[in-house]
Amino acid sequence: MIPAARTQAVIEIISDIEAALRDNGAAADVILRQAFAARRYAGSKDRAAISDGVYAILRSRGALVWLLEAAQAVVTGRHLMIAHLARTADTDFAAIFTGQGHAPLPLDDEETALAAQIPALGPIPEAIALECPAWLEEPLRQRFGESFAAELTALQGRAPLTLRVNSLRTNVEATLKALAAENITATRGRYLPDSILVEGAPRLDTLSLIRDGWVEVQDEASQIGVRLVDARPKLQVADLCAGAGGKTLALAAAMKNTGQVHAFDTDSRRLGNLRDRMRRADARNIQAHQLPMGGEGRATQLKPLLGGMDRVVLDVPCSGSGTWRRSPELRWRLTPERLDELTRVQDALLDEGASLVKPGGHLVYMTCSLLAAENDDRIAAFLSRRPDFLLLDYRSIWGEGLEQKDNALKTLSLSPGQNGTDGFFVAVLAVLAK
Ligand SMILES: C[S@@+](CC[C@H](N)C(=O)[O-])C[C@H]1O[C@@H](n2cnc3c(N)ncnc32)[C@H](O)[C@@H]1O
Repeated sequence: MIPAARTQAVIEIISDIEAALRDNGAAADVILRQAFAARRYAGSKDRAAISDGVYAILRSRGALVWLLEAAQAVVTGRHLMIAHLARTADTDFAAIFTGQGHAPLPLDDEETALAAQIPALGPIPEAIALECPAWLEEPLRQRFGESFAAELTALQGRAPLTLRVNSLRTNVEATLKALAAENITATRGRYLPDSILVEGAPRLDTLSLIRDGWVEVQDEASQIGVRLVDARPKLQVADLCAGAGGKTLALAAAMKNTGQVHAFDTDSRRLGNLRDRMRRADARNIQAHQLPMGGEGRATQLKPLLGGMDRVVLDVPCSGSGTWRRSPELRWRLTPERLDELTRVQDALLDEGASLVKPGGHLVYMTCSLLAAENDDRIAAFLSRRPDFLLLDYRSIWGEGLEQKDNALKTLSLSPGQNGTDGFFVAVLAVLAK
């Protein structure tokens, strides 16, 4: 593809992503995969360039939308591209927008005026320049205080590629050697010496390491969350939101393939992925079951577990605001109504999970959210409903070496700016023995 044809492909994909944002449609990475499937002629360099182009626009979408609105232009894929290119001083629009060889059509008079106007607009308000949706500015300023700008900047960066070494198959030394043999530079994680940080963004899916279940791609924050579950051999563990099993597999390995992980999710497709990954990882202590969203069927399925679990893991559905580096468009999907809906589900899962914990057992709640509404507020509300539960200090499980700014907090909050991980939250609750 000629470079300008890649620009046209980016415009088309961004248009699809904009439509999905309006209609609550597919995620950007899904749309990108579909776009490549429909453009089989695009080679690997074309795909990399198109993907970079799409994410460059998504990472600055807030500022671009602000500029378009200031210029009284409609937000379309093509206008977003024009605004994006107009912010770069030396863009030669006539050389790109030729209409030849699948390049974008030439700019009309209005678009030419728009391109000329964009560099003169501004200054863009701080929060918008930091890609923070207006209604989330206050809660995020509360959360980060003086680090607001630094954290929001970190959330615009690229996320690291982190691996979890599967101790059921191998160990970290052997994995580092195998990666080096593939010319992949990697180091041990910042907090967990048995996690691995990979340099750059090499393709890993073709490596036998992945195919044979030696490693799983998993952010260090999620691995820390699993460590705080303190899942030991022979325990009975319920994982109520197992999804495709990122944490379930880590729990199974921590339990050395003994005891039982009862993994549930409402999404059968994700559970199907979990079953494939279990085979690859040689995890043999997991039972995966689909749960209905609610009702009698759900209660009946969970009944045998009532009051019998040593650990209940709630990796609840959330805004995903801690993962904005990976999915920049997620920030534009969240609405106050959606956040309310999520907190209701989170409360219901906490109450349901609590009923499964046995005396002396732990209920471990986690999110990849940065918002107090999904984190500490949920735990405070739960504790007011359930005085028979006690919030444990995460340090009592972790030990030393994972301090956070607010030392008074017993819950753990991680963030890209401070920890280099995804934004993540963990609360460990113990049921008081009767
Ligand atoms: C944050 S994701 C879980 C990720 C997974 N634990 C992992 O480590 O890969 C949340 C999951 O909750 C599931 N979910 C949503 N509502 C649910 C409910 N009411 N009961 C159980 N699972 C639910 C979703 O299908 C999704 O897979």
